[in-house]
Amino acid sequence: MKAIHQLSTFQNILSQYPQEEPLNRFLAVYYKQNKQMGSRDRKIASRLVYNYFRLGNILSDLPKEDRLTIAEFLCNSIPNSFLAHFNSEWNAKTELPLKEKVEIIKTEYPGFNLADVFPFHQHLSPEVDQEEFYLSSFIQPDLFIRIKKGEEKQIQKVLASADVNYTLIDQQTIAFLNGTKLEEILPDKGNYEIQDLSSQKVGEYFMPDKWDKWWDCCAASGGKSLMLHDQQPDIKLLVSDNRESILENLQHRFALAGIRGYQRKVLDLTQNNNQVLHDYAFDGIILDAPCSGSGTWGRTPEMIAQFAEYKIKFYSELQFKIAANVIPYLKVGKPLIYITCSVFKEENEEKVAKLCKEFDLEIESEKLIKGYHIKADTLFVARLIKK
Ligand SMILES: C[S@@+](CC[C@H](N)C(=O)[O-])C[C@H]1O[C@@H](n2cnc3c(N)ncnc32)[C@H](O)[C@@H]1O
Repeated sequence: MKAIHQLSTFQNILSQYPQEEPLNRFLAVYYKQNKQMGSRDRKIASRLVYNYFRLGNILSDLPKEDRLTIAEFLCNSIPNSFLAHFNSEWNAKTELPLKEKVEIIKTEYPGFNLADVFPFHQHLSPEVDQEEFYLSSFIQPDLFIRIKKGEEKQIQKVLASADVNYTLIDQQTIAFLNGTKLEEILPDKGNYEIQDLSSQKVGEYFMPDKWDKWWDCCAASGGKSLMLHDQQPDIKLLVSDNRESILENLQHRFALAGIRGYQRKVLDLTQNNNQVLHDYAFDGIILDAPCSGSGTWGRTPEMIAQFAEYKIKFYSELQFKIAANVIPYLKVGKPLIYITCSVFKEENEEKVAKLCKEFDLEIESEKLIKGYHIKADTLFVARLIKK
């Protein structure tokens, strides 16, 4: 009976979900309005809804209940009571490798096409291993932290005495299962940052020198800037974004990390900002561009259904415009670090090729930092040198 009740909660949530809103935000409000749901009910409801969206467009003509059962089979690697109720045979096979589970589903539903999990596959960067990428849609990514330099021993000591599962990736990086309540285990937020593994790897392309002047021009709440500062605390830093509210978050995070001497400006980089910037010349610019976010949809699978193909062109043009407006402030011989969290070639390799064609830039290195096979995001980074 419990499973039937869980199914009806799932259906109720889906019928109320307005689509254009981030799912986590909608669920938080939904649970506030449905106080009768205990923490276990909420956990199961979230699992069902998220797993459902992980199917993308697979077998989109089937009734929702059937699609949910398929999603539960693919997305869980241990049996559960919901699947036991609706398909006990599959429930006994949840531990099988994903590829075998796909074959089992195909025998019952010959119309199952794995590529339908990601409807925009013709836009994928050539580097992406398509089958591996599609299969990764069924797996929730991990939660990663980047430990501030010098705090490694302290954090490992706390973790060793805490009752928590974690994986030490390297000295600076630790992976936790998603949903781990980090704020309870590591309450001192000043000595680490929550930052995806691939996002951390992007930092290897910065290579700042002492006393350099750097500009993080789409800084948001400062994830990349904090990493840059940790690499080279003696740089002069300008951070900007077109959203004032997000720069307030940055200010808060910087204060927690003990960073004070930096400049902050609200700038819309689709506009000419020469009146404000005419005196500036940078030794490095980080352009972590607004993008489709398609390399992070493992964390927000509802985006697969919400995203529209025309937006790829929109982001691609926006990225070009912003790059065109920041390149004049880069010194000759110095790097523009172009970053996206996208898996689309139009935002990545093709964008970088176009920038090099239109401006005096050459590619020193570029890479699609693949995270889909290791429960992390996928990001693109290019280090472009001004000639
Ligand atoms: C991918 S996010 C940056 C993430 C950030 N670097 C980090 O590591 O946390 C892109 C940012 O670009 C900003 N943005 C979008 N359009 C912009 C514009 N026209 N001018 C300046 N910033 C813009 C967005 O507000 C967003 O915060």
